[in-house]
Amino acid sequence: MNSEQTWSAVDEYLGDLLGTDDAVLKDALAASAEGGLPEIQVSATQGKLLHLLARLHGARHILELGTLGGYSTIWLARALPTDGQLVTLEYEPKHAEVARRNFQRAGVASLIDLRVGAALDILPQLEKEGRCPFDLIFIDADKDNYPDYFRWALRLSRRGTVIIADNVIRKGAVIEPDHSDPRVQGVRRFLDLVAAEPRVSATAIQTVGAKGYDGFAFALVNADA
Ligand SMILES: C[S@@+](CC[C@H](N)C(=O)[O-])C[C@H]1O[C@@H](n2cnc3c(N)ncnc32)[C@H](O)[C@@H]1O
Ligand SMILES: [Mg+2]
Repeated sequence: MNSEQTWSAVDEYLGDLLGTDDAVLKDALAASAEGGLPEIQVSATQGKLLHLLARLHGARHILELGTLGGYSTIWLARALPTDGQLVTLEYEPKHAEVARRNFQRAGVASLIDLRVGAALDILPQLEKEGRCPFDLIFIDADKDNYPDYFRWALRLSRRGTVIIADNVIRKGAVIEPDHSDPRVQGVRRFLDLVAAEPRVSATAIQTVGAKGYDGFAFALVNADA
């Protein structure tokens, strides 16, 4: 087995052993695949990690940027108390439509406010509506805009908010300053902003698994933003 095959096999072993992915989540993935959505959601073990982090944090108000078919959204929504709320933003109406059906089937629709449009257009609306602060913010939309998403995440945060950003390692390309991919440049500028931001304490973790080689960044907001 090559490394990628081993990482996937270990993820499958862990998923089966720890029962991370249940029938409802598997159905959501199947519906997303049938709907023709790209298979770029978090893995089952990563979804469970997000879920556990939200529970550890006691999150009641969650914001997600990048819904796709709602796989990570369902993991996060399951961490909420019955009066909790998750706002998730998705640009593609087709993705949003599949996600809405997945939320209904998963029994979490009442907890989720799915907004369709460009995140940078919707984020100011959330601020105007007083939907903030959020307790946990998961950034997983277009990587080119990660720097702006981080600026907005800070605006919509309070002391103690956790900001998590996915796909910040990009198979190691993140260390190449002149990389031609705007997504790599986006995560590099995002990490520079995080590093220079005195209001957060942050780290980033490399991951391997069913989704290949990538990683998450975590930032805890220490001071009122
Ligand atoms: C990696 S996928 C999200 C995966 C999902 N969080 C999961 O793990 O199950 C990224 C999503 O962001 C959406 N997206 C891209 N640009 C966006 C934008 N400007 N505003 C909001 N969503 C956007 C894409 O259409 C896609 O569905
Ligand atoms: Mg991702």
